[in-house]
Amino acid sequence: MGQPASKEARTERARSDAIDRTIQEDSKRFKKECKILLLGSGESGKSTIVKQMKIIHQRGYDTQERAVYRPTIYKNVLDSAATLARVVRRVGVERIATEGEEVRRLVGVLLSAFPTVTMGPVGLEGETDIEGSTTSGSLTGTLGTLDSSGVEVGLDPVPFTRDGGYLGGMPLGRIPTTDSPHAADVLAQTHAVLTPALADAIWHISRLPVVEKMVDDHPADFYLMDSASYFFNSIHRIAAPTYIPNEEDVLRARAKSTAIIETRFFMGDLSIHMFDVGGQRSERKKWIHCFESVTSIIFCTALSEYDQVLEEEKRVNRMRESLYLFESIINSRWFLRTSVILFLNKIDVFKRKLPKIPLGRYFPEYAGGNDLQKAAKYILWKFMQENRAKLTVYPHVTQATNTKNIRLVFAAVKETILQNALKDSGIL
Ligand SMILES: Nc1nc2c(ncn2[C@@H]2O[C@H](COP(=O)(O)OP(=O)(O)OP(=O)(O)O)[C@@H](O)[C@H]2O)c(=O)[nH]1
Ligand SMILES: [Mg+2]
Repeated sequence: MGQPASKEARTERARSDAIDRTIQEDSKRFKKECKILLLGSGESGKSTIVKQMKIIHQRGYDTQERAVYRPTIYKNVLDSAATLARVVRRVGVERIATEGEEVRRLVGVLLSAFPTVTMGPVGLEGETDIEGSTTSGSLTGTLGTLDSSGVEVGLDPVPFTRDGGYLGGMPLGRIPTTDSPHAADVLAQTHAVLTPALADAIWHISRLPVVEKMVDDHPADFYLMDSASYFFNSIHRIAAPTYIPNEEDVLRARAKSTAIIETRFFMGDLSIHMFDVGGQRSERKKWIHCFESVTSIIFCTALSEYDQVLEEEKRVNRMRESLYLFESIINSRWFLRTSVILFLNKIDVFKRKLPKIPLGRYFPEYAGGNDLQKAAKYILWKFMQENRAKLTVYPHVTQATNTKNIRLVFAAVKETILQNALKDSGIL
């Protein structure tokens, strides 16, 4: 039993308790601030995840924000239609014309919209000079040269827009500067116009089995973006003069990221700072600028890219590049205390592709046939083989364009982040 405390001692104790409480609150708040990096090679779905965060954890997209994506979608459609024209030429007009007079007429419409398909009207793959391509096989090849030049770090992509105005009779709305080039640049490269007649031709020709087969059999020669069939299916709606993209169109729109974009939002009471980077080789030299104090990495890879080649280096298989990139991230000294979440993305495309294009053709050691589970497990195993640092990896099979799926996956991601924060603070 001690002596009853003096008045001064009691006041002192109360002050000290108050300070302790403040420190505790502060450290709690600090623990709840999470820095998440979205990493992965080009077109793996990183920016699509950020769009989902806006839909799930912010206000979503209002009409004006959706209108911003119109030029990007228009360019996506015309790029894909230009590839379609090349496919038709490779198959042979006469061979396609055996389908009937109407098909012959539609082929005429398509080919006259894309008369010379050497150097873009819209930046054709394999025929343009690919910026920033480097040799494969080295760390420089996967991560780029890590230096401090030319880095832009911005906040949420949508608020950073320029005025679009009207161009060529098409109401453009505001143009995102980071997620797509400026509309004037987009349209300056685009000679073709999406008339109702062209839309009709694209709709019919893209459905011809002989055309589909040519694309499937020559993935290195004909690149069709994953959203091409979605946009082709919606072509009449997109070609309408009053077209405003809907939420799914926004999620399907493709523009390669060329800056690091930070997005802030709350996930429950976790304050999230999410960084989206450009995944192509020329972009990777910028990554190091956001490697400090990372709570979690979400590494995105596309399950469906096993038969594809890099846009920036045609000789390199996309999945092998992704494995190599994962290896250099997971074994990096930067991330010894970081939780690594692996998104095996584009499960929908993978599911459609697997029966048509055997995984074993590109990864001969795989012997599981077209069983979806076995194939996805094999790819996960390939990624785990790279994990020499033996970090805990939390894998998820995802479809980044599907809001319901991403909502579910992020409920689990939130748990992972919380558990790791508790472990880190010694509570677990
Ligand atoms: N079908 C389908 N398409 C997807 C999925 N995830 C992303 N995409 C599409 O794939 C394209 C590329 O996605 P992005 O999110 O731009 O890829 P990224 O990783 O940000 O690419 P970079 O910015 O070049 O690094 C877009 O057209 C997306 O709509 C998916 O799970 N399924
Ligand atoms: Mg991106």
